[in-house]
Amino acid sequence: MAYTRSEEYDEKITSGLIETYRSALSLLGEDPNREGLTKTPERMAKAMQFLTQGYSLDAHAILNSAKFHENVSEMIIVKDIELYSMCEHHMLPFYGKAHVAYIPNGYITGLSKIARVVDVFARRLQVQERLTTQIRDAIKDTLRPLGVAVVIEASHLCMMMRGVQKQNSVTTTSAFWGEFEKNETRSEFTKLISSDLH
Ligand SMILES: Nc1nc2c(ncn2[C@@H]2O[C@H](COP(=O)(O)OP(=O)(O)OP(=O)(O)O)[C@@H](O)[C@H]2O)c(=O)[nH]1
Ligand SMILES: [Zn+2]
Repeated sequence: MAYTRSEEYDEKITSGLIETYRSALSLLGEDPNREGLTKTPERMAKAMQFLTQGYSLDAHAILNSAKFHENVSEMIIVKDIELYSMCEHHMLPFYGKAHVAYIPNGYITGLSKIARVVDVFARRLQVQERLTTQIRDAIKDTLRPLGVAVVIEASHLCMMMRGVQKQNSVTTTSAFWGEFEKNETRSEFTKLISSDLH
């Protein structure tokens, strides 16, 4: 995984961000030189690069890296994939779960690759709707399955900590393609993601 060690951060980007965050701290009335804050701009610079690393990752390459020929025609569901993203309006986190399913058409992919693809698109500035369709389209375009379904349930900190300040609202978005556009298949999927059977 990229960005797990400090030397993997791009030096030019990191130093530019450190300057920016030092200046932001001053504008917010803080003293960037006080003891607790001296390393904060650097930590923020690294945290933001980590949280936006999806721009340099390729969902198609990830899915293709573990694409296996297999004659399975039943629905495959990876549910409750936790995700953390940031809204592009406020750059505040939204977080929740993704449920992803597909019906193979000759090819399957490694289960972990489905979760990795969720992160590829979550670790960017997003709206939940686009995140949902990007995951669907990446699976559709690489595995060429008979159908793909993605449901995301998330809470948005920009609606909780500020703004409308609603603590309990959860936003659900969905993106269906192929077989999942049929009511029967979609109902089977929604039934399975709601079940407590593991
Ligand atoms: N559709 C969509 N909207 C989002 C998402 N994340 C945040 N938003 C919304 O983006 C909107 C931005 O609206 P603006 O009126 O420009 O921003 P604002 O004045 O900060 O709005 P308030 O949050 O209502 O105070 C807000 O309604 C947010 O709730 C998302 O993933 N999808
Ligand atoms: Zn927001």
